[in-house]
Amino acid sequence: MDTVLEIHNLCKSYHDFSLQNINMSLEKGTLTGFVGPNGAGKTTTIKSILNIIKPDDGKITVMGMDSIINDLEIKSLLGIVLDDGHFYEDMTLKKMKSLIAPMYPTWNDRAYQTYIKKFELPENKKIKDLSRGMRMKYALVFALSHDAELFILDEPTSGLDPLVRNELIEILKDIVFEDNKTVLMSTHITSDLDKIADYLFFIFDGKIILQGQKDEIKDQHAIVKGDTGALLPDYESYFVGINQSAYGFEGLTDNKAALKKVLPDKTAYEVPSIEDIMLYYIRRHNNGLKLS
Ligand SMILES: Nc1ncnc2c1ncn2[C@@H]1O[C@H](COP(=O)(O)OP(=O)(O)OP(=O)(O)O)[C@@H](O)[C@H]1O
Repeated sequence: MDTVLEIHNLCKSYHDFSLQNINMSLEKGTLTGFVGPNGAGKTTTIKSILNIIKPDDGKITVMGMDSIINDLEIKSLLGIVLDDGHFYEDMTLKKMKSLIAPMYPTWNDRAYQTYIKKFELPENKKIKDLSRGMRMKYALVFALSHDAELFILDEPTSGLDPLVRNELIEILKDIVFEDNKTVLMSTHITSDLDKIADYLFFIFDGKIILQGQKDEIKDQHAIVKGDTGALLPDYESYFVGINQSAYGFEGLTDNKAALKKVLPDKTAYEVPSIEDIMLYYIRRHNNGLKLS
């Protein structure tokens, strides 16, 4: 498989935050979800990939090219959506397009017109008069209109209503599964990733705390529910976290197969959502305790 993006030991510190040794590798034709709570370091990682901020250490390559040395060549291969999309506020959408399109050798005006219509964007409005959702859609139209190889989307679904969010998810599915493009997408809305992600990276407090194929992660983990009496003290090592009450326990295991051998048959195992997994891992990193 071709590696499209490779991040090796990326580090970046601000006075009260450090991104620590981030490693990531994206294969062509896959969609990777970059998940983490507010302030975890998603945007800092993405801005480092895009050479918008200068890392303290580490190396980033896009299709084998160095992200700093080959900045311009790389930019034409990227479809980018950032939370704080940079547009000229006083320009109409039409004018902005006439300025940006010539910068891309592979600009596809038919794709642009198709998405402008699909997202019902008013081309004669000024950028400053767009709603948040409209701005996001406008940024997406650009990302989708120049035959990019790698799409880097920072919170692309935030501010979009459920209908448009679904539309976007379908578009992303098409570009990955039909056009064999690669997508890295950060999001808080993990239910979107439940539907489409191939790989997941969980970031918390500047560190990757869990990574892998989504299906494998979901297969290894389970929400387990049962009688507290069945929990022997050394079973704690099978859990990422456990909540106990008078009615029984509920926990997340990262070793479902092993736990099934030791807990009674009547114990219930449910497939966790990405959000369940994220919350349990964050809780563990926050308080260090498995039992609560
Ligand atoms: N230019 C900067 N100067 C100082 N601190 C910064 C700067 N940019 C980001 N930070 C800090 O780095 C940390 C990580 O921020 P980042 O934007 O990468 O998080 P995030 O995971 O994208 O969060 P969110 O989901 O809220 O967008 C935060 O504590 C933030 O305050």
